[in-house]
Amino acid sequence: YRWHPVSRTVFPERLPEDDKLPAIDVFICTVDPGKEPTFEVMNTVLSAMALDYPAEKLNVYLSDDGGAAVTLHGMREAWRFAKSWLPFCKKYGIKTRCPKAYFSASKDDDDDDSFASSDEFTADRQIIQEKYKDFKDRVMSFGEDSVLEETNSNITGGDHPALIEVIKDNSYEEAPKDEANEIPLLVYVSREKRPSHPHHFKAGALNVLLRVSGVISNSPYLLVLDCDMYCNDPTSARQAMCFHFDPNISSSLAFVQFPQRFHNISKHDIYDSQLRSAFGILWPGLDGLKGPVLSGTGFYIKRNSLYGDSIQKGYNLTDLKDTFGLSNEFINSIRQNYKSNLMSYGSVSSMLLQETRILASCDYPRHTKWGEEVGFLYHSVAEDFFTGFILHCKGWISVYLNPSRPQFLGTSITSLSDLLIQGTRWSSGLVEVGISRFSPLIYGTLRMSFLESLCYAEISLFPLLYCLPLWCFATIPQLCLLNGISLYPKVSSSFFIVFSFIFLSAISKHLYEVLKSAGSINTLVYEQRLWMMKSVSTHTYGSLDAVMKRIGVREASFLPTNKAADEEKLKLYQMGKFDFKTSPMLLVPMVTVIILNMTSIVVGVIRIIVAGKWDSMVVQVLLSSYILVMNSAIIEGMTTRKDNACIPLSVIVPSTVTMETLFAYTLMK
Ligand SMILES: O=c1ccn([C@@H]2O[C@H](COP(=O)(O)OP(=O)(O)O[C@H]3O[C@H](CO)[C@@H](O)[C@H](O)[C@H]3O)[C@@H](O)[C@H]2O)c(=O)[nH]1
Ligand SMILES: [Mn+2]
Repeated sequence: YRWHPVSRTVFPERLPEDDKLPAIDVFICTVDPGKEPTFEVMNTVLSAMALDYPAEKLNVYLSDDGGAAVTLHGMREAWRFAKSWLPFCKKYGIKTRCPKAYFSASKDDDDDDSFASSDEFTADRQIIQEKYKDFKDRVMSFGEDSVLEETNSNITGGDHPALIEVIKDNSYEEAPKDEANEIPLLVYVSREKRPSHPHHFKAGALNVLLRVSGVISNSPYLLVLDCDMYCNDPTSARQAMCFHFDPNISSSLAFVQFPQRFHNISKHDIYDSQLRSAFGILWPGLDGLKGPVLSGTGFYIKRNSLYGDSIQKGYNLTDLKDTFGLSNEFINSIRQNYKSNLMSYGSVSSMLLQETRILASCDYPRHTKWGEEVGFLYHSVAEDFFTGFILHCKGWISVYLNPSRPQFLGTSITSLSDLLIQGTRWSSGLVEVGISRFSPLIYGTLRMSFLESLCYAEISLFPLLYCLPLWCFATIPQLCLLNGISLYPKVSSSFFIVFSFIFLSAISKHLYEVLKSAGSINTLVYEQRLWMMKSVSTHTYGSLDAVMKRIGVREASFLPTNKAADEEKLKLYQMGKFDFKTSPMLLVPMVTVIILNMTSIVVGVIRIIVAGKWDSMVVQVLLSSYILVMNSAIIEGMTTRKDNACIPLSVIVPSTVTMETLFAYTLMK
């Protein structure tokens, strides 16, 4: 990562004329209107529809894994609002095209300088603001339990039929035809889900979108977005096309990855929600090899790269059907530039809709290669990492573009509970790859450059690589200290210098990178602390989860993170205070380690004073002190904090008992 980092700039003005630009299908996934508020999802949809790209070449698909009426209703409202919003953005060259972000920004961030003082603009802005309010009210007032004609009341998130709707006007007033052409195609897709069929979470949803969009718009490029990742800069599509048009790389370029950036990062980013190291150090580093890791959201990918090798092998129909399933319409769509004749612009025939329902049924992919060889791959819950890894193994490359204005902005996690849910899922998904037959160490080394496979191996194994040694460092020297056993060289020994050098140089490197990526000393402390906290909780549970999945005693799961703003949690996050309201299972290991370190320091120091063994025990004392200083927030959470997000007794008691048992056991030995 550190050998050859790359940063890139683009010149979108050199792109060909609009009529020569390729079409783009935008895929947005949502699953749970409870955790992913519909209004926010619709803001993401609108920001994507408003991308600065020819409207007839932009098609926006929303996958609703929850099959929720509130989402379908929201889509219809979004479409209605888009008819005013998009022309407004275009007319005044608005840069922030996510309506919520636009209307909540203070006046001076507005980008419409040249119009700002014109009366026409002020009047238009007034009108659109009212429409926005109306749109918001209509979306918000539609209860989560309300139903629509198309969705009935007894469907649940995990059990519902396929429902696909091209959002149009018929349910509302008719719009003149030419006006409709100004607006990208908007499609609602809720795939069939049945408890008896594995649905493969987000990867499954994306594959349904691939099939459904294949027969509707079949654009050669796709933009994939999480439901909270709105487009913050309308130019991202053109920026990405600069690479897809670059004759030197375009034939082997699979995707252009933008970093995940977030609109709600606090000055005290105690959870490292900004993922500083990944997007600031590792991705540019990988870009100097063959390109960054696929990161789940904010990437422009070539549709064909996801169809695997089978399309290169010629067009043997039986092969294609074995791979892609039985739909003739879909197989036809694989032939480049093919567009369904069942579709004339803006109207989709009922036959085509019927076909899309088949493509979105849970039986369709059975006995095909979906998720195994084509589309987004199911092997890991970190579908993004694994799919990107396999693409790179096949020789595809990627590029990383990190312009100063964030192209996409999401909602970052702002509570320990979400950090632990997300961290455990990521660790599990990554380790799952690391210990499988696709392990980058072997599978990768045979297919990509040695350096690149090492990078992939590190990412896929880091939870395991951290949790094992950190558990050792957090317990063994301390238990030895308690028992008066010396582990490290004496201060007077020359090996002491070696140990200190390693420790200090590791911290200095970290400090250097933090400062280089505009962080501060606080950032260093937050990250060191998080590294320790995660290693004994999420990395440990995630790695265990992966091992259990590997031996078949556990099934994959994907708990989405919470994107609904919770005032109380947000306040704590902004103050840089931990919100310890999370499952005891995740807290107990951390608290146990802290209590062990506290005890060992007290008992150890007394022992040292009594026995006068400073020289041989001081490293252990320093190690424990370091751990305690870095994690003082946990000590504070256990002792002085009295708010309702402190560490509850129900965690402290079992942790103390565990610690005592451990201690008693070593004493007996
Ligand atoms: O069964 C599911 C589960 C999730 N999602 C969607 O997947 C996206 C990501 O879920 P989120 O809860 O936001 O997870 P994060 O941990 O924040 O997501 C990161 O990590 C995931 C892999 O673990 C990647 O898929 C994401 O792109 C990446 O942003 C969201 O839009 C969800 O609606 C589905 O569509 N179906
Ligand atoms: Mn997310």
